[in-house]
Amino acid sequence: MDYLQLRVLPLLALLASLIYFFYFQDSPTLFERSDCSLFPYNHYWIISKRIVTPHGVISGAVEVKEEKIVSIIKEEDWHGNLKKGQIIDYGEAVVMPGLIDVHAHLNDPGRTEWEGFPSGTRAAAAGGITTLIDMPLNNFPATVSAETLKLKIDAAEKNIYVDVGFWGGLVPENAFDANSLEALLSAGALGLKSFMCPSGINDFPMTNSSHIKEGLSILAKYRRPLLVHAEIPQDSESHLENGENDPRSYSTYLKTRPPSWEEAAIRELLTVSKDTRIGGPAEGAHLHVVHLSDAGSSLQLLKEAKSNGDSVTVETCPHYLAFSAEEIKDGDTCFKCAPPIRDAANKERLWTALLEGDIDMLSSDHSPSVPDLKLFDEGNFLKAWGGISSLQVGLSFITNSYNCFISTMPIHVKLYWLTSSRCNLVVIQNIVLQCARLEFQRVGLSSLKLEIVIWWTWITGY
Ligand SMILES: NC(=O)N[C@H]1NC(=O)NC1=O
Repeated sequence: MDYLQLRVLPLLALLASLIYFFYFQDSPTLFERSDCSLFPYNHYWIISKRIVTPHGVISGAVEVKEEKIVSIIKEEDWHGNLKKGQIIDYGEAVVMPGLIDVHAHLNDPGRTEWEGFPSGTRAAAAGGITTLIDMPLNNFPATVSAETLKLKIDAAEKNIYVDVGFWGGLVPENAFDANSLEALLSAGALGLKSFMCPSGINDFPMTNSSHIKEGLSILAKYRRPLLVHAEIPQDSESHLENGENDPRSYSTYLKTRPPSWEEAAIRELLTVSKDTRIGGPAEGAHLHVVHLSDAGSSLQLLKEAKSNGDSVTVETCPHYLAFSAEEIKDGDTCFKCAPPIRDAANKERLWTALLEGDIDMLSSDHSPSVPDLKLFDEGNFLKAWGGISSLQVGLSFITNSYNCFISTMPIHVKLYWLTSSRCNLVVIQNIVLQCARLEFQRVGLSSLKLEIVIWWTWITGY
């Protein structure tokens, strides 16, 4: 164990989220750190055997001059070039683009005892995320107007360690108030987020498809996306049979939120997503389904919508790819989230969909709370806070996702310790590219500088 800790923890702390500027243009809606280059050199080379590039994983060097990447060369091509400038050799460490997380709840201002910008953005950096977009709820007041967005911006200023942007909220209160939504978008919200089921937070009520249609028509003008939590409550109680509803059992929770909730929501969404087609009344707007868990009918419906020309994308999260319902122990409410983590067969299908491009990207859906709300003593899945705290570990979830030790280990070890037959750099590379694909170019993320993370993995064989 000592050996493991010595070896693994330094590795797995994802040691360095080293941040360098690749390119930079002004973006009025993102807060950017400009003092993050960690090396005092004007001209240097980062050498590694595992540099993730758009064209594959190479052994080579990244040349940085005046805080910009000016070249990336393969080892066999460097022919003495490296003599000019300082050399920093990272050996077998993975050197790759910083991840973009489009879905995190940092809860600042108003619920900073749950999480705030300083700890949340440090966790992001530790997890290889160099840009995150913060959700409009769990903070108080919720970010549903230009005024409440200003409160968030003020809270973030000088308190962030990675780049941060903000989503605004689409709620019944503002959905039919075009002026209010336009003010929110003009003030810098990168798009809107809404829920088709209770959000878990009273001050962020759910929307129906009329609200969503209204929201899309405003978003079309700004060419920005609507992110939707796609679950519609069905008659879930009927899934709980007598004697089978132990609230400490994960299977009880699973039955309360079946895949039919996701399917019903996506079916309804697709009645309005047609508007986003070229020539449609909401052309320019975009629908993005957050944290898909059901890799069955829900995914199929989204594939069909895409093939029909609807402007739709979908994300899933590392926890849906790393864990399965069968592994979750009684009372271990760390794993409670919505929609729930489903069975192992579903997990396999999610992986396939991600790697084949049917799922467009990963996000963390980082949603921490104070420990009390997780009801660790009681272990009641039906009452505990729904949300997984994962900014700092999502990349590890992914790289360690195929394991059999999950249920027997303490959480801090299980995140890091496991080796994987699945994990190889090809997978990592696909995920990196998908995360960094800038799906959200239309909202200004195209103007981001690109940043590098360097991290160590003990997994070998690639
Ligand atoms: N309010 C909130 O953070 N909800 C998130 N938690 C979760 O598990 N799913 C969500 O959408």
